[in-house]
Amino acid sequence: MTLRIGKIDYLNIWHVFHLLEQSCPEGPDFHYQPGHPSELNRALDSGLLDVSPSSSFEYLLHAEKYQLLPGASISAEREVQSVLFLSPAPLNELPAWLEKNPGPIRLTGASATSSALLRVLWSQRWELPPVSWSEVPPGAGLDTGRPFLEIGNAALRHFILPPPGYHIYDLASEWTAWTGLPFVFAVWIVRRALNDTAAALLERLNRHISRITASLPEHFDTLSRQPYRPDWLPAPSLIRYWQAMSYGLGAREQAALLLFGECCTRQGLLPGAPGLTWFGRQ
Ligand SMILES: C=C(O[C@@H]1C=C(C(=O)O)C=C[C@H]1O)C(=O)O
Repeated sequence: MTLRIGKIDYLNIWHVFHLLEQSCPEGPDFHYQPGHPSELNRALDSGLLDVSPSSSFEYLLHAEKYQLLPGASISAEREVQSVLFLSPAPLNELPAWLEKNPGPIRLTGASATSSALLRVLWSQRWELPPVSWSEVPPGAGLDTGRPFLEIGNAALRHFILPPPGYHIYDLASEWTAWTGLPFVFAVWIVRRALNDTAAALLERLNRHISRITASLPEHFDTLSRQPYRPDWLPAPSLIRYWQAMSYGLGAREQAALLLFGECCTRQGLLPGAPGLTWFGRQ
C-alpha cells in the first residue's frame, strides 16, 4: 500500500517537499506526484491521489469528498508575491481601457483558488463592471496583451522582473486590506475513507509536515542555495518570498477560509460554503 501524495511544483512549497522527501522518501510507502494546482485538483477529485496540498477552492467545491489535514496550508498575509493580477491600466482606468479593448480577462489554467479570488475582488472589493473571463495556459498571460492573472513561479518572475507598462496587484495584499485576515491559497486535501494503512502513513507524513513547517526559517539559508533556484531569482529574494508564506491552519486561517467560501457563494461560484471537516477527528 503506497500513499499517493500530490506535490505542487512551485517554489512556494518546494522547500517543504525537499525536506519531507528526506524523512518520508519515495518508495513502497510514499509516492510523490508533481503537478500544478489544477492538475492536482483533478487527480484528487478523480481519486488518483490520496492527499495533496491543493486549491482551497477545490476543497470548498467538493467538500463532500474530502477532509482537511489539520494544521497545514499555504497562506499569506499582506503579500504573497506569486499570485498577481497584471493590468495594462490601473484599476480605476480599467473600465475605460476595456471599452477601448473589448474582450475577456485572462486567467491562468493552473489555478482554481486565485481565479475565484480575482473574480470576488473584481466585483465585491473593486466594484468593477461585469466582464468575461477566459483561461489561457500557465505562463501565457503576458503574451495575450490583456489584463491577466498569473500564479506560482511564472507570477513570481513577474514580481522580480516586472514587465514594463503593467500595473501589478498582489491578491493577498488586496484580500488582507479588505478583510484584515490572511488568505489561504492551498490546504492539504485528503480523500475521505482512506483505509487503515493509508491513514497510518498519512499520520506519519503529517507529523513530519508539522515538524518541518515549524522549523523552516532555520533552513532558509541552506535551502536557498540549492541548484533548483532559477537564475532570475537571487537567494535573498527567494528567502524574502518564503518569509511571506505561512504554512499553518490556525483560527485566523480557518476564519479566512470560511469567509472566502461565503464570498464565492455570493459570487455564484459555489452553491454554498461547506463546513470544515478534519482528517483524524471523529
Ligand atoms: C501562493 C500560491 O498559491 C497557489 C494557488 C493555488 C490556486 O490558485 O488554486 C493553489 C495552490 C497554491 O500553491 C502560488 O501560486 O504561489
